[in-house]
Amino acid sequence: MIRIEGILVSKGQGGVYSEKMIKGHRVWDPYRSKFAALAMIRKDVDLLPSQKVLYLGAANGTTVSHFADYVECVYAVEFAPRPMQDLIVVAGRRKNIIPIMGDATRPEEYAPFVEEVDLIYQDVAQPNQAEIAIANLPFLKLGGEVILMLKTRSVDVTLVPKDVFENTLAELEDAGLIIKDTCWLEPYHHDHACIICEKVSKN
Ligand SMILES: C[S@@+](CC[C@H](N)C(=O)[O-])C[C@H]1O[C@@H](n2cnc3c(N)ncnc32)[C@H](O)[C@@H]1O
Repeated sequence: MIRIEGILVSKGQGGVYSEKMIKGHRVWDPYRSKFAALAMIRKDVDLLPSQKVLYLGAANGTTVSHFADYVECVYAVEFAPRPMQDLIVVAGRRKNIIPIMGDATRPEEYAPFVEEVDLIYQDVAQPNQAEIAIANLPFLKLGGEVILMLKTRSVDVTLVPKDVFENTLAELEDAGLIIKDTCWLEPYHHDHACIICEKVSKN
């Protein structure tokens, strides 16, 4: 990742949203983007020019646009019509964002438009976040990673966040994923955990 004086940035053309610029680079704000928060907490996290990414929960494309500054291509799935309109505008200004209006719980609907990817990045505030990640695993190459941004309050507001986190880890492991790293996104995003896991088998 590129940092200027400790600030996370990306290289593309600015003016996508109200992002600040530093020395010609786009500031990637950890308080607005969970991936940026992760990159501030885990300095070894990286995005590579060779990577293809399936991004679930693209919203209006702010984080997607930063991903696109780093990677080869982003398949950006969003199901809400209003943010989708913004996402289409963002994608129109980049050559490597494929906006897909689709429901991440129904990957079969967008399967014809998505190739095998190196990384699945998921940021959907839904009760069944682990289930959604698992349903999208057929797109992930062997050895590829899932980065799940878990909003614990969306899974079950009556449970303590740590229990939701543990239950989610168990669900992912039951699906055959290997947990490689986890962290909480404090102080940037409250009650959000990041789970990074690897696909090690085809099933
Ligand atoms: C927390 S926001 C994502 C923010 C975005 N990742 C960013 O960093 O800019 C969650 C998004 O997921 C979308 N979403 C929720 N459930 C979804 C589903 N089943 N399929 C596709 N998108 C979904 C919502 O409409 C919302 O835009």
